[in-house]
Amino acid sequence: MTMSDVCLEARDLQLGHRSRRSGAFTLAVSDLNLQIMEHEFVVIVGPSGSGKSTFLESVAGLVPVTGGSLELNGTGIKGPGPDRSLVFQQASLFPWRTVLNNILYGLQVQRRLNADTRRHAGELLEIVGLGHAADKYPHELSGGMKQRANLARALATDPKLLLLDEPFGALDAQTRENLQEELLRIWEADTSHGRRTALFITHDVSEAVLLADRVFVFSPAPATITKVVTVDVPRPRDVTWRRSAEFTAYCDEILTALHHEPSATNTSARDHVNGDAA
Ligand SMILES: Nc1ncnc2c1ncn2[C@@H]1O[C@H](COP(=O)(O)OP(=O)(O)OP(=O)(O)O)[C@@H](O)[C@H]1O
Repeated sequence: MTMSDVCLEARDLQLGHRSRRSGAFTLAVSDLNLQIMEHEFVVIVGPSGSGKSTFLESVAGLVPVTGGSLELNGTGIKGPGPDRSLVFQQASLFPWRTVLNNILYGLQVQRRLNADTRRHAGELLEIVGLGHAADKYPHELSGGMKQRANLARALATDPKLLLLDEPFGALDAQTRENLQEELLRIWEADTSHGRRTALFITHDVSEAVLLADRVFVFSPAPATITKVVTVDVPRPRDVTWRRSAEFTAYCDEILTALHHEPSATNTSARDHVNGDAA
């Protein structure tokens, strides 16, 4: 592994929010150190209010760094940029634009709309299963369809880093499971420049295990990392894997880390399943 493999690096990172009314500063992230490698799928889990969204928004350039450093490919993050796309829990589609025009929006803003990018946007619509809904408006879509459109919109600008903040958090269990599997399929197949680096936040431990190369467990705020779990399972992953003992062992390991004191270790549940590691 060389330094050129590092996509995102936080060093002693401190983040927080200043109240507009009182001026008081609430610390959300403190002394956070992490590296995310190129082409890696990293999932962050942690208690509610532990600073996960604040961290993701800082990577998106929406929350300023107040201490330490946060670098994307060796350059400090100073604000939003076309190299990053953000998908939120609530689909943030423009209600007055059709699905296709929502997906083209980022390309228009970046002045990159041409025959090629338009064709790619059409392909993405097909990939997320919305080929038939290109001319519909957001109010005509189900929650799951809105999140599919949001995902296609985030991918249309071909970002280097995909940021997802509980994108399936508001969906019913069945739709959620379907979309997790579709995201897995889309991400694993997206190999034109190598798989896209992804940073994904969730409360759902099984979602984390299904998707991640590594899971970072955040402590209660101000967030720091208490455990890193490497999900050492080859890709493409067969989704029936989620019914296996190995999958359950990974979930248990993360749940234990969420509910216990920090151990600051990097482990793989495969070791536990095989019984050759403590
Ligand atoms: N806009 C804001 N203004 C002031 N404080 C904020 C703001 N957004 C978040 N905070 C505070 O920062 C801390 C971290 O919040 P954050 O939303 O990052 O946590 P989270 O881990 O994403 O939570 P959840 O899992 O509930 O979404 C909390 O104490 C929260 O109250």
